[in-house]
Amino acid sequence: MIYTLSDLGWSAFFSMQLDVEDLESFTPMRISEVQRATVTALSEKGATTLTTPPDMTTADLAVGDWVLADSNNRIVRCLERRTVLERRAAGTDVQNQLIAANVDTLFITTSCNDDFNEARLERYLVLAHDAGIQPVMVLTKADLASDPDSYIRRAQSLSADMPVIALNAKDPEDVNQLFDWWRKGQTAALLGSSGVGKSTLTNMLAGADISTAGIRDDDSKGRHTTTARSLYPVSNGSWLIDTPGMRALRLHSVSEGISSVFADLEELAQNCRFRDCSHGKEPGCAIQKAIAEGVLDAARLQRWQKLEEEDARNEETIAESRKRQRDFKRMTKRIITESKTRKGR
Ligand SMILES: Nc1nc2c(ncn2[C@@H]2O[C@H](COP(=O)(O)OP(=O)(O)OP(=O)(O)O)[C@@H](O)[C@H]2O)c(=O)[nH]1
Ligand SMILES: [Zn+2]
Repeated sequence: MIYTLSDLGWSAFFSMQLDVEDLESFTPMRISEVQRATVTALSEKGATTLTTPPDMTTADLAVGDWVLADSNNRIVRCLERRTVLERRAAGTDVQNQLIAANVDTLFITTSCNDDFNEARLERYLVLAHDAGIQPVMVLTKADLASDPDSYIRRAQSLSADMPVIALNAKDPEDVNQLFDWWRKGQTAALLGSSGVGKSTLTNMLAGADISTAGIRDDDSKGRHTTTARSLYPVSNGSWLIDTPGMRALRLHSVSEGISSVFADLEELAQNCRFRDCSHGKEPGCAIQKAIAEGVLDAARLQRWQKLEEEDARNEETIAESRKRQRDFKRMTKRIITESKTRKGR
């Protein structure tokens, strides 16, 4: 299948990053799959396998990225991303791991069962807000729940202006509701834990032939785990990225995302008597007052504070790591200077 640049989501944001030489010598391509050593990219030339230059590995690239490729199908550079979804890599490192790039809509996917977890969904929401991506909450397995409305209410309580859609991921008419949330040339990504129905939705939306467990229809976990993440064309001319089920979403520093998801609490806190109120037992705490009046859920305060603490710790780790790098550079410089001075003698 051949796509034009505009089919693939190309826009002025990307063309503005090119100069005359780029236009003459290189081809813009959009990454549809990232493998260990190579990537697959779509362009007006069709699907092409690309290799990375020496100063880049495939870990530096995400599905959805725009790159420039030379005539040997080698990547010249990756274009600046309009949006990016990333998380902290496993381990104590401060490195980020890319999830997807240039995404317009994030379908935060969970099910109308035990998978529904406010704290985890809020993390996804924070991630979307921090990246400047429109979040839409998709509640699958509504057909199996005795009271799907209760899940809709719980989802809506996380963010009043977020669209919430409860559906049966296996029902084509139900799934059609998702088309309201992204247009031709735009890209949506599905994010959620394993077994919530991301592959099922991808199959329905993109007609993609990705196998799902199928036989464990009745459980809340599902067994099949997606290993590949790809950019799939959707029938209405838009694009869909399926991501592997994630157990834990380790956030990188996302203070803006937290501020945006918990804007109501930040606003309330402005009215606390003490500027450094911990919203515990202090007199004149506007947040405790709201809880006492029943307009705020105490659990939401706890989740906010937990995310704030985690974010502060992340910032600290990043600052420490930067300092270590700086110290190391200084030390290297000193040793080089000293050795030069010695030789000079
Ligand atoms: N009845 C019903 N079954 C569903 C629904 N959504 C998903 N399923 C079933 O749940 C199981 C898991 O769905 P998948 O689509 O494989 O889940 P996934 O999110 O892709 O899982 P990973 O690939 O592990 O990330 C499959 O057996 C699906 O048929 C739904 O809305 N209703
Ligand atoms: Zn307070």
